[in-house]
Amino acid sequence: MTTLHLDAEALYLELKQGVRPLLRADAVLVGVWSGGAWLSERLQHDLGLPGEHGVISSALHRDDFGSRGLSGAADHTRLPFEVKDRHIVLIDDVLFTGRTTRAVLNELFDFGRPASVTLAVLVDRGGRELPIQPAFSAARVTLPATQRLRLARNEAGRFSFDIQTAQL
Ligand SMILES: O=P(O)(O)OC[C@H]1O[C@H](OP(=O)(O)OP(=O)(O)O)[C@H](O)[C@@H]1O
Repeated sequence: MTTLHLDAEALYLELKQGVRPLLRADAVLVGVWSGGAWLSERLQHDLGLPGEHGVISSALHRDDFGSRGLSGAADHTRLPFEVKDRHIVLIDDVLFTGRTTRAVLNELFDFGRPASVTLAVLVDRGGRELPIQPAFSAARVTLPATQRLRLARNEAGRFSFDIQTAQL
């Protein structure tokens, strides 16, 4: 495992600025498990938002069980507010094919029909396989498809990136 030369803490600060204008009155943050949930937790605090942020999991609606397997696919969804008619700001660490976002949207709509859903991400790495685009991304990078980019968080809550290269 190597560390990608991307400053996750600096990008987090950009994300915080980018999310501000997306927050209409009564909008709620929903972080995609797991990296997006960490980001949402910190954004909720740093932006001084009232109430609790939500966490949403793609586990129950993924289209790639065949390659990822079902084992350990715990459902971490926790939405402690009414979804119906709310403006939802989805937060994720990395946007790649868009398949996680698609699965998460299905999960979200199981809880109600939101007024709107907006997506903000720390890193957009391109490679989309679905027509999904973020309203804000703090960085855009190009990586080989064999590399997996993930957000990491240390015990002090500070962010960094891990990049793993798949063994061919
Ligand atoms: O656009 P996609 O191709 O779906 O990829 C993006 C997703 O991949 C990563 O999650 P991952 O599946 O690695 O799980 P994790 O967040 O638990 O590490 C990332 O956190 C996004 O949720």
